[in-house]
Amino acid sequence: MTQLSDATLTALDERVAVPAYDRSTIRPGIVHFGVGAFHRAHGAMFVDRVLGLPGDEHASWGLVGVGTLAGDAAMRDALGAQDRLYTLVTTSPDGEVEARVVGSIVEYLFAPDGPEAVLARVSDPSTRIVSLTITEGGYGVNDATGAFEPSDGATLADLDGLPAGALPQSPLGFITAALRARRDAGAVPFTVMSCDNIQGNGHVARTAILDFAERIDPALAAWIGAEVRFPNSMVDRITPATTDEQRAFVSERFGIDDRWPVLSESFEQWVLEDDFSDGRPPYEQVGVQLVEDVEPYELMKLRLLNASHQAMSYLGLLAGETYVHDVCRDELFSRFLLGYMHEEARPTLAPVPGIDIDAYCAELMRRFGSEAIKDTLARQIVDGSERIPKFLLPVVREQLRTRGGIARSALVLAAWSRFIEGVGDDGRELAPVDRRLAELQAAVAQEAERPGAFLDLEVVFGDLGQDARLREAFIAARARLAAVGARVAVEEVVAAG
Ligand SMILES: NC(=O)c1ccc[n+]([C@@H]2O[C@H](COP(=O)([O-])OP(=O)(O)OC[C@H]3O[C@@H](n4cnc5c(N)ncnc54)[C@H](O)[C@@H]3O)[C@@H](O)[C@H]2O)c1
Ligand SMILES: O=P(O)(O)OC[C@@H](O)[C@@H](O)[C@H](O)[C@H](O)CO
Repeated sequence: MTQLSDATLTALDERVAVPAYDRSTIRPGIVHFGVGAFHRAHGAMFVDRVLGLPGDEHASWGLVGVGTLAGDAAMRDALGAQDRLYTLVTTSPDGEVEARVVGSIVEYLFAPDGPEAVLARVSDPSTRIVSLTITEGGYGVNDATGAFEPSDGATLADLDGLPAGALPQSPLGFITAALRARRDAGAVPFTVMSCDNIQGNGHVARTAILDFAERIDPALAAWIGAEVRFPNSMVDRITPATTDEQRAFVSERFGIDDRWPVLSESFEQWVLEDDFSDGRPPYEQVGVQLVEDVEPYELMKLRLLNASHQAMSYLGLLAGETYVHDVCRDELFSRFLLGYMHEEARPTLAPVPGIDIDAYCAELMRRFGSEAIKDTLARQIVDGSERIPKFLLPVVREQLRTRGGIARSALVLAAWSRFIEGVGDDGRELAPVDRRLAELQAAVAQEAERPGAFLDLEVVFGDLGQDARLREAFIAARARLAAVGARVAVEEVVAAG
């Protein structure tokens, strides 16, 4: 068993690819907030490839990871113990396994340990890109209104504290304070590159940063608006949270003692707008697709992949399932999901350059069905109140506008409301996890008196909840779920075509 470190890279099993560059020569150029499973399987992996390209000119694109939440201390400790290296293991739907050690993270800063160091790093002119995977909730932008309405403590503390000279705590606070330092020094600003699953993630990041800056220094907001670029992107690679079983797999199969490996599917996709304030790595040489307009790709992915995760999860959990692959290999649920994709999501999509949507949907079902990934339904439902509005409601809105079908989406919304009630069809207790759980529970509690009351929750549904056709379909679907359970309710919708 080899403990992962710079010194042991050459001693690793030869099936494991290792950085093809001298890590000691790599200089930081990108700061990334939110080093979780996904960034390590995706963004950091692409930078690893860039650093391995021939020539010395790429050595200034090393990554500095930043964690701002208390829970990120675990990542600090894991990466700190192994020279910020980690193993990425990917598995294809056919079961082909590949492993590589990723070396692109050259520094990791845990903000609560030293916010000065984080601010100094982000403010330094060598930082040319600040990238983000801080989850959909990290931006504080209301889905229904598009307005910046932060509710998390760190962002609110920064809005109060920064004008008085306090050090930042939140990603938005660090970015804004660093941009202020860059402006004051007459330096070029960095690019803010969101890699979260949000439609128009660059626009949302821009709204959040501009509104944040507006509240502390309107002149700074004007400068950011004129000088800083916020490219939109579509990012894709299914990456569940690492389990102990997977740690054991990495050590048994490859002989690597890695505190925190990451295991993902082999599929990878990153479609990115070529819009940067201060240069970028040669992403196009390492598999990233650079485009002028990312929107068609984003809509395809969010409405087919992410919304399908929502569509399968509440119904699957009510029916007693645990894993994505089990639901997707089930003939009935698979027909339901393909029905959702083709009859409800697809009509809302414009043609996507270079992509055959039928083939894309078929490939999605193969990806979802991959047992090796062991993705859980439970992962998809954390903060459903952030995901349903971003992934599924835009489909419903568009289908209502064009008088298209909404039967499957309405059943999913009804299943979500039943899931919030916390009891599965077999009486088993379910465990919804949502930052708005109390509001969701209060809304669903009124259903008995006033069917459709759940849809009145404006912070989630906005004005869509008042649509008569949606209300009727939702109320009927909830009644069927109560009467016959998720599996039979799905069967009825599938049979109705
Ligand atoms: N996992 C995937 O399959 C996948 C695929 C594509 C895109 N994404 C995007 O990446 C995001 C993160 O996914 P992950 O799998 O890495 O999750 P994760 O839980 O492993 O990591 C999330 C990271 O974001 C940070 N974070 C969360 N909320 C924050 C906040 N309010 N302020 C600051 N930091 C915050 C956490 O501290 C952590 O470092 C997703 O929400 C999604 O938008 C994930
Ligand atoms: O990570 P989220 O919260 O945006 O959504 C959950 C999953 O749908 C998501 O992580 C997918 O696995 C991912 O978007 C695949 O690229």
